[in-house]
Order: sequence, then structure tokens, then C-alpha cells
Amino acid sequence: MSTIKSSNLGYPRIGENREWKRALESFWNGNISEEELIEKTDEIRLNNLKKQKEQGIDLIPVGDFSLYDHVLDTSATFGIVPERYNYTGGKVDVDTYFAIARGVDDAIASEMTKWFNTNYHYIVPELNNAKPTLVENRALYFYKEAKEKLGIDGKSVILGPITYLQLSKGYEDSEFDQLVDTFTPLYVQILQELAEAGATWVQIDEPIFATNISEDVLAATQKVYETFTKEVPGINLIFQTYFEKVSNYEAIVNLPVKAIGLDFVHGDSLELLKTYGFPKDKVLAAGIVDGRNVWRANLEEKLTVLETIKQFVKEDQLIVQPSSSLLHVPVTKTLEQKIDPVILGGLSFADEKLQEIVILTKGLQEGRTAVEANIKQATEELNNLQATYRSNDQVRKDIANLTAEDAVRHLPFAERIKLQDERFNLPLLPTTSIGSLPQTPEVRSTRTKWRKGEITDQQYEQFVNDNIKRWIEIQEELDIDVLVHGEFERNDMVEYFGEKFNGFSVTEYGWVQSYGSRCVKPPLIFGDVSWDKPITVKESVFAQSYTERPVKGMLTGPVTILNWSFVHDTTPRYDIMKQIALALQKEIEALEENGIKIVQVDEPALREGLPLDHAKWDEYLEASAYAFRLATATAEADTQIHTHMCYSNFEDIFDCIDALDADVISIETSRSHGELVSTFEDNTYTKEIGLGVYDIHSPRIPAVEEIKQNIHRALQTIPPKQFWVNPDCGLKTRKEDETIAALKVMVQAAKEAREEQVALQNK
Ligand SMILES: Nc1nc2c(c(=O)[nH]1)N[C@@H](CNc1ccc(C(=O)N[C@@H](CCC(=O)N[C@@H](CCC(=O)N[C@@H](CCC(=O)O)C(=O)O)C(=O)O)C(=O)O)cc1)CN2
Ligand code: MET
Ligand SMILES: [Zn+2]
Repeated sequence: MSTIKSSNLGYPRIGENREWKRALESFWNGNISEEELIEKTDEIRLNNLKKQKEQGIDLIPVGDFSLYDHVLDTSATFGIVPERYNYTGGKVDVDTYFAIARGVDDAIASEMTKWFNTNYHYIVPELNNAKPTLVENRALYFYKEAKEKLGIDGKSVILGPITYLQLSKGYEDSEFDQLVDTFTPLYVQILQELAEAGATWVQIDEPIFATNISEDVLAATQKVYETFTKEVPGINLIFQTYFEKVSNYEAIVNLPVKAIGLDFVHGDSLELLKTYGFPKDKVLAAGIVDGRNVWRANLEEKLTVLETIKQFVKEDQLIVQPSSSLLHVPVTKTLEQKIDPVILGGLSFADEKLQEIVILTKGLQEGRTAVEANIKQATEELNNLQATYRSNDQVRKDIANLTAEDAVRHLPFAERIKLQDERFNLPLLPTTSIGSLPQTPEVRSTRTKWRKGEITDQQYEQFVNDNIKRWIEIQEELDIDVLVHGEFERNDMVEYFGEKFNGFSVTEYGWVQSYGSRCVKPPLIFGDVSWDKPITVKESVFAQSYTERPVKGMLTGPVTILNWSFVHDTTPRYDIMKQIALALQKEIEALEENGIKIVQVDEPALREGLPLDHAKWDEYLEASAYAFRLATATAEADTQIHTHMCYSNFEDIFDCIDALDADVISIETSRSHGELVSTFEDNTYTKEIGLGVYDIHSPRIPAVEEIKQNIHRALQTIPPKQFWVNPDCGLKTRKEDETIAALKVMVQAAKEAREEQVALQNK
């Protein structure tokens, strides 16, 4: 009997029909009790486990489920709760847990940021003064639950100490080793309790090793894992990495653990394996099926790779698994009714990927003939898919003929801004918002009715227009300087464009968690992208017709559309980015022709798309800046181009931001409590900037003084002439009354700050 095992790294939490989202939101809205929330989420979790068991997965992950986020769960495990929540020790209760994630009246939420290069967001642990103790062994609870309720001897999944600490804030680099020493015994305790309960496999997620890490961190890692193995010899530890090849291959594979998990889809791990080999005393957990994309695996090719990998390990010391947790793909494709059957045939969501894992494990174990029929089917479906690729000769020609000058605006910024100032005549510290306004249940459900054919196109259009008009009036009443139409017609800033451009397809149920209960439905790119008619002109022009103030046209940029779609690898990614840019260029021209003279091109995904491997940075940043400039290059000099980014570490991409050559950029900063401001200190950034002055991901209404403080802090490094006042991000997730109340405070704060500045200038 051979011992090659099939495994999974993590399963989507949200349920086939987003039951998880509904349960959470019902609880937050006070419609269900805590017991009901627990009951519903228990059911979802157990159902997820049952499905994996039925699929025939050998090592089923347990403890990967969460009520919000697994990094926050890790903080809760160790009682790491920032002081402002008045936590007094012991198990972190549900209310405190959600308070950290979402904020409460008297305490702002913890910062939320991107999980590596994904569109998933985690809650950043704040270690300041924390006294970590093991207040709740969650891993143990979930291990026992799966065993007792379903007879599953699960593989516990825990976030490793090195990654956890590297993702935390509130300490100095010099304190890192000390912190590692503090956490090590707590992890040992978790592992010991798991061992006592009978656990044999534990997956310790350490994705930080897919980024470039220092020798010091590596040394600390060596020490930690030596201790784990020494203290808990009875458990098989899997040191799990994903999203890229590891940056210190030889050191990593020689860590004193039973198994090493590597990503064989992103980054060239196979090359490393061939060059440096693999220790004969270890198990290699091979991430072979793409956990980040939705296309069917080419089983033939995957088996060839696995057979190569197998030559480097001792007799069947192999685990076959997805490249990462399946958190990043939708649950099942079986619900899709409307999509082109050929495209459906080429898709593979979480459940289908697990089938692929099981087939590949069998093929590797028993030989190809054992899975011949599966291989044949995969090959056929993929060939059919390839045959339907919608190529566009004109677009290909346009891309091939592009030059550097095609991505340069008519005049330099210094000249443009004079014309724009003349045209718009805005006050000092102008106010604006980021685009979307509340997508109330009414907005969402009216769109759903329209999609189901329960209301006519005309009724839907009327409904959208009514909202636009009402909100233009509200914004005027609030005395905001640059208005937005509110994006009421959009389900999502990327999916909406995916529905309109050529080259995309959309799914009905392909939901993926983005943060907390919020999900996205990334469109599929399987064809050359092109534009044939205006997409956003109607709503923008309608909004502009009700006001003398400028209304911003609102588009999503090429980098973000690419990064937040599921893209097939038929065409090189950077070519598709240029295709999207050319399509957007036509849309901007159409907006200008219709009198819209401020256009915002959002790029919130620019930073997260930065490759984990530094060696790939330059190419990415250059391609991204080029695509953005290409999209905006033909705009008249007096058309003001805005861009927006949220949740980002900007130090790494500062030059790229400058290279976008946008006239105005608005960026998130309020949850990072002003840390970004210092980035501008040493830079001579001459263009205009709006720093988010309050957090829109929290229902909490900010105070005037708080916002003024944020403005003051920014004005220490940014000249007032360059500074805009705006919220952190779009307002679609907020309720209407919250939004109006918060904007009112923001405008008030801006006016007070403006008066101070004018007084200073008149002195
Ligand atoms: N793609 C993307 N990524 C992003 C962002 C973003 O805006 N888009 N923002 C940042 C933060 N992430 C976010 C991700 C999602 C949402 C969000 O609001 N998502 C919505 C879903 C949006 C959507 O597509 N809604 C559809 C479907 C509406 C729906 O749920 N309909 C119900 C019925 C509605 C009813 O009857 O009440 C149903 O189908 O069951 C629509 O509006 O048309 C949600 O989870 O609630 C917000 C921020 C970073 N990443
Ligand atoms: N214009 C978009 C909005 O306001 C930008 C969002 S960035 C995630 O929703
Ligand atoms: Zn944003």
C-alpha cells in the first residue's frame, strides 16, 4: 500500500449560496442571536468538512474556518486585543472579536490590509504592550469537533508564528527575537494539546517565506521549529508556504519538520527542486493545482510534473494538494446555469479542484492508465475551451504598434494643473468622495429583480436615476465640492466592466470572500478585450445635468481590472492589461465628449499585485504605470485625471505612483493612523493628493476633531494647495444615514481647516 496522500490547505468559508455572509450580517443587524449565529456557522463548517470527506481527500484541513478572518483568530487565540476594547483576559468573546474587526462607537477598528498578493484582507494584529497567553486553543476545538461529529481525523491548520509576527505591528525590529521567544511556548502548548487529542498532522502556514526575508528571520525560524519538533515529537508538522517559490529554498527544506509544503504553480519551485534536490527524510507537500485561479487543470501536464517531483523524494513521501487554500476561489461550478457551456467545461472551482487532487493522487499512485478517462476528459474540455478563445485582430494590431509616446499626456502636470485650476476654480482643501454611495438592500434587491426579469429595463433605469438625482441633491446640501454619481448601477467596480467589455464572461455564483462578510464575483477574461460603446457616460451625464459643480466620471483602471479578474493564460497578462487600457481610453474620450471633465480611474489593486518575488517588481511596475498612462494619455490637458488606491503600503510603489502621472490621487490612510504621511516627507511629490481622513469600513461616525487631526498631520508634509479631503474609500458598504452623518463631519472639518489655512496665508 503506497502512502501518497491527497490533501487540501483550506476550504472557502462562505457556503455555496453565501449562507455565511447572511448569517454574519443578520447577527450584526440584530436579527439573529449569538446562539443562532453559532448554530448556522457550525452547520456551514461541518457541511464543508463533509464535502471534502466525500470527495475522498485524505488530509482534510480543520480550523481554517473563521467568523471573520484567520489572522484575527490567531490574535484571539493568544488574547491579543488592543487596549481600547477594554478586554480583561480570558476567551475573546464574540462582541469583542467583531469590535476589533469592525470598530465600535468608542474604539476604532484595527487596520485591515491585503493578504499577500490576494484580494483577501486580514486584520493587522497590534502587539503594543500585549501579554500573549493561550486563552483559547481554537485548533484543538476544531480538531475534536471534526473527529467527534464527523469521524474526520483532520489536519489542523494554524498560522505560523513567524508569519503572524511579520504581519503584526506595534513593535520594533529589535524586539522580534524576544517576541518569537514569547510565542514559541504558546505554540508548543497548542501542539501538545493537539497531540494529546490524537492529532497526527498539523499544517503550519508560513506564507511569509514566499517573500524575500532576512537572515535574522531565517535564524529565528530555525530555532522555533527545532523547539516544536523537540517538544512535540509525536506530531507531523507541515511547514506550509504558498503564493510563490520560497526565497531561501535550501534553508527552508532543511528545517527540522516532517513535511515542507511548496507552491508548484506560482514561481519556479520545480527548478529549485531540480537544482538543490530534497531531503530524503522529509515529505514533500506539492501544491500542484492552482488555488488562485478557476480554470480546469491540465491533468496530463500536472501528472508529468508530479512524476518529476516524485523522483526527488524517497518512496512515496509525497502529498498532492492545491497550491494554496481554496479560500481564493468560488465553491462549486455546479450552480452555473447561464454561462457558455464550453467555458463551464473549462472551469474548476474549489469542489472541482478537490476532484482533480484526488484524480492526480490516484494517477500518481496507480499509474496513468488508472485515470485515463479523467485525463482524456480534461484534455478535451481544455481543447474545446481554447478553440472558443475570442481573438480580435484589430486589438492585437493596436497593441503591437504601441510606443512609449502613446502613453504620455499632452502637457506636463505643471501646465495641466494651471488649466484645470482655471476651469474648476475649487477652494483650498477641496472635498470629494471616492465614487460609490450606499448600495442599500433596496438598491441590491432592485437590481436582482431586474436581473430576474421581474422589473423592466426602463423601471430599473428609472430607479438608478432617482438615486443619482437624490444623491446629487444630498451632496450639494452637504456642500461637497466635487460630486460623484454614486455607482448605483454597478454590482461591483470590476464585475460591471467585465459585463460590458468584450473578452469577459461572468458567473452567477462565483463568489469569493474579500474581507469579513464581503464577497466579490471576479469576472473571467477569456478573449481579447475591446470596447464598442460607452459604458458609463449615461449615468455620469445624467448626474452632471443636475448640478453646476463638477461630477467625476468613474472608471476602474487596467491594473485593477486585470488583478481582480480570473484571467486565462492564453494571452500574456501585460498584453491584456494594455488591451484593457485601450478600451478605457475610448471610454474616457466618450466621457470628455459629453462634458465630463474630471475622470477618476481607480487602481486599488496596484499594490497588492506587486509580485512577492522582488525580481519581478520592475517589470510589473513598469507595465502597470504604462497601462495606466495609456488609458489616460489622450485626455485633454484641462481634463483632471484622478486615481484612487486603498489598503496599501506605498513605500514600495512610490515611484510607480508618481509615474502614473495622475493629476490627483486619493489614498487610504485613516486605519493606518497616518503612517503613510511620512512617506511623503522625503519626497518632492508635486501633484495633488487626497489622504483618506476617515475609515469607511467601519459603521462608526468620526468626530470633527479627529478628522481635523488627520488633516493637520497631513499638512505637516503636504502643502495645502496640493491637498484634498475625502473618505478612505467608496461608501457602498455603509448605510445612508451613517454616510450622510460622516460626510457632514468631514465637510465641517475641511471648512475649519480651510479657514485656518486662509488665515495663515493672510498673515
Ligand atoms: N472586486 C472588488 N474588490 C475589492 C473591492 C471592490 O469594491 N471590488 N473593494 C475593496 C474591499 N472589498 C470589497 C469587496 C466586496 C464588497 C461588497 O460590497 N460586496 C457585496 C457584493 C457586491 C455585489 O456584487 N452585489 C451584487 C449582488 C447583490 C446581491 O447580493 N443580491 C442578493 C439579493 C439582494 C436582495 O434581494 O436583498 C442575491 O443575489 O441573493 C449586486 O449588487 O447586484 C457584498 O458582499 O455584499 C465591498 C468591498 C478591495 N477589493
Ligand atoms: N470608486 C470605487 C468606489 O468608491 C473605488 C473603490 S476602491 C476599492 O467604490
Ligand atoms: Zn478604495
